[in-house]
Amino acid sequence: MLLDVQNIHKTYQSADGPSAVLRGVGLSLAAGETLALTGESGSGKSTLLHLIGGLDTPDQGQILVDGQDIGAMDDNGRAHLRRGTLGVVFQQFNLIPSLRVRDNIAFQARLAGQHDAQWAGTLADRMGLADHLNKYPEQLSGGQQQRVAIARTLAPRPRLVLADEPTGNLDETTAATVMDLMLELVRETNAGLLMVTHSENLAGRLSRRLHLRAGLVA
Ligand SMILES: Nc1ncnc2c1ncn2[C@@H]1O[C@H](COP(=O)(O)OP(=O)(O)OP(=O)(O)O)[C@@H](O)[C@H]1O
Repeated sequence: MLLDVQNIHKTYQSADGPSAVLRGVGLSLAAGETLALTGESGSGKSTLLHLIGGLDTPDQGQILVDGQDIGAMDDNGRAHLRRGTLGVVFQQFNLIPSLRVRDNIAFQARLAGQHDAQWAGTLADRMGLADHLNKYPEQLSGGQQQRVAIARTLAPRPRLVLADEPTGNLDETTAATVMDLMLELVRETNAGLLMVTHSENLAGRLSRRLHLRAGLVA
């Protein structure tokens, strides 16, 4: 199994006392599967995605990515996993302003020691960025910037892509185009995709769907 999440608990401490956000969440995802994670605002979707991405640690439970327990890894191990196996796309594009589009696309693949100029070129073409490779992010529209961010995420050929409302900042038509491209490329590379979304329409286009309610998968 590409991703196996077992019995995850996470409680945040706040001024009002402890708040149990996740209370025994489990899910699994096979290579080539696309899974939508829905739930009301505050239900813990981003929290779960951060835990799976190794950006935070659960209080209890296990997360296995490609059979590796991320809780048993040290910071180096988690950083390595984030660079090589995992790809993350957020609502904010987080492009590097001082780098041209071509170098933004190659950035993570280079960090991971997996830069492949031909694949980077294919991604740029497929994302409709071929005429923009020498531009800087600020010279692009929001939809173009998000396409750069997605190409950058896919450039190291991640096995598992985690996406948090990746088209949430785009207008409906642009969002649909960007999502079509991302789903096509994810399917072609046989990656797994776990995507947080508020959009019913989008959730319906993925192969499976899970709903978080009261700290559990409903
Ligand atoms: N670092 C933190 N410290 C304390 N509480 C937090 C922290 N991060 C999140 N929370 C709380 O945990 C709950 C779940 O937050 P989370 O962002 O995971 O929800 P979400 O389902 O992604 O929401 P949304 O759909 O609005 O993005 C919220 O009540 C939030 O206030």
